[in-house]
Amino acid sequence: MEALSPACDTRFIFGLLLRPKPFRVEVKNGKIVSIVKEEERLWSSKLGQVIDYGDAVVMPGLIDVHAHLDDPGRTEWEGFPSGTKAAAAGGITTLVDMPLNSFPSTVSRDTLKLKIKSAENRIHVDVGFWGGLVPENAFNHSALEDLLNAGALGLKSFMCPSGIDDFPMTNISHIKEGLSILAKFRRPLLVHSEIQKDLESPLGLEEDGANDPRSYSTYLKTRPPSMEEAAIRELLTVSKDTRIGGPLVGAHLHIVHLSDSSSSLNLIKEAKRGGDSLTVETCPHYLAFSAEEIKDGDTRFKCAPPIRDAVNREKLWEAVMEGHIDMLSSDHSPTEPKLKLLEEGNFLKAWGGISSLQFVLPVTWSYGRKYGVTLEQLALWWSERPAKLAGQELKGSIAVGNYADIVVWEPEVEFNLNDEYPVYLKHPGISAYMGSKLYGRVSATFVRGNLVYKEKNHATAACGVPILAI
Ligand SMILES: NC(=O)N[C@H]1NC(=O)NC1=O
Ligand SMILES: [Zn+2]
Ligand SMILES: [Zn+2]
Repeated sequence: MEALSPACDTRFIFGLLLRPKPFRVEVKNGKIVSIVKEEERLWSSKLGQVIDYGDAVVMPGLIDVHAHLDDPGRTEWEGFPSGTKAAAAGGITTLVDMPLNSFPSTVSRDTLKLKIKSAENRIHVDVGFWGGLVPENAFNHSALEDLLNAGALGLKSFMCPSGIDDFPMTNISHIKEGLSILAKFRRPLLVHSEIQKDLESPLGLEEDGANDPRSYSTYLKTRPPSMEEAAIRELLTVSKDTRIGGPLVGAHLHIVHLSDSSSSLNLIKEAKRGGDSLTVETCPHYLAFSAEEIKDGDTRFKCAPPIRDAVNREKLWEAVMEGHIDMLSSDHSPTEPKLKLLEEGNFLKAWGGISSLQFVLPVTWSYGRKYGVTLEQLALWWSERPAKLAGQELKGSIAVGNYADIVVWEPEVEFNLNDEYPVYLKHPGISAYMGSKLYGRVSATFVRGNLVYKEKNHATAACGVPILAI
């Protein structure tokens, strides 16, 4: 069992020693059947093998609810095989794929079927799918119901241009209408929460001497915190209807990739206190980097909303540590290197998106250590809460009855993300993390009891399965 198997087979029975010893998690048919003290040995006579990873940490596999895998249609950007291999190498056992950046966008039953077909036998970890809420389907109840009945785990929409032609933005009326359908299905709406006030001149800047497009501060001026705040203010006018007794009870709003830790966060805190069914995520890049450090022309760091200053980052960490931010996600949004305009270094024209999928665990851990982040918090932000958002009751924790989705990693092992490091992303060179020194090496990843990754190697068979809502 300890060897990578050439085929996917969940019939194995095996045990893993847990820290602190002498606890042991026992796996049968891809699920956790018992967590016992070593001396109790419930299954021991039947166990194929008990694997001891020494001092390594055995944790629930990570669940990344926000990844753009770009498959089908833009596989030159990423794709299911490369993206899920990177995930497995990073300890992620479940991904939820965003409905845009692939082509076509996942906005109907038929386009979701294309996704599922493209994923089959090509994914190395489990993959679920968000559907898109766009103006075209927002008022078409049967189309939305078809999309949800076909298995979309929930919906995602943009309150500003998405950068993708076949994924137009929604306004608050579309969002309200979508929520009324989602309430019946008890599935969430995820929202990219930025509003561009001046759509005629979205950049709002002249490319003159004062606004050098190679300077990060120029880009920062085009997406101030007030864009997040304005979007969130509008969203909260409908999220209040999700309170107990409200007209949208059963619906849930999830704000993706919060960057502004001031006014926007305060609004969210207040709405949560009032009982809105509301959650919020932020991403490792907002916790790791600050605007001051981004060098001229280094468009690897361009994303939306933007990475803000160091004071904002401190407050974001504070909010994560105090529990005001519910979970983390990668927002892995790669492209092909030419669209990052790395040579030209034009922040206003380059593709916005951070490539990080394989590194989110070591990044969160490395940057979180100085704030006292615990392993329990990592599991909460990266597994338990995301599982709940995606409606995956049998995932997100090491518990009897759950799928044996497990990461084994060594928090104290340091490594350099240099050219020799085995990176499985399609385009490692566009990742803002290349060149960093990180703590926390992933040594093994199990998906439903299958050892899919071990010490720089992947199982040859793609053992992940598409996850559909039922
Ligand atoms: N289309 C797309 O992936 N956009 C993402 N990129 C980014 O930086 N923020 C996003 O929402
Ligand atoms: Zn977004
Ligand atoms: Zn995204």
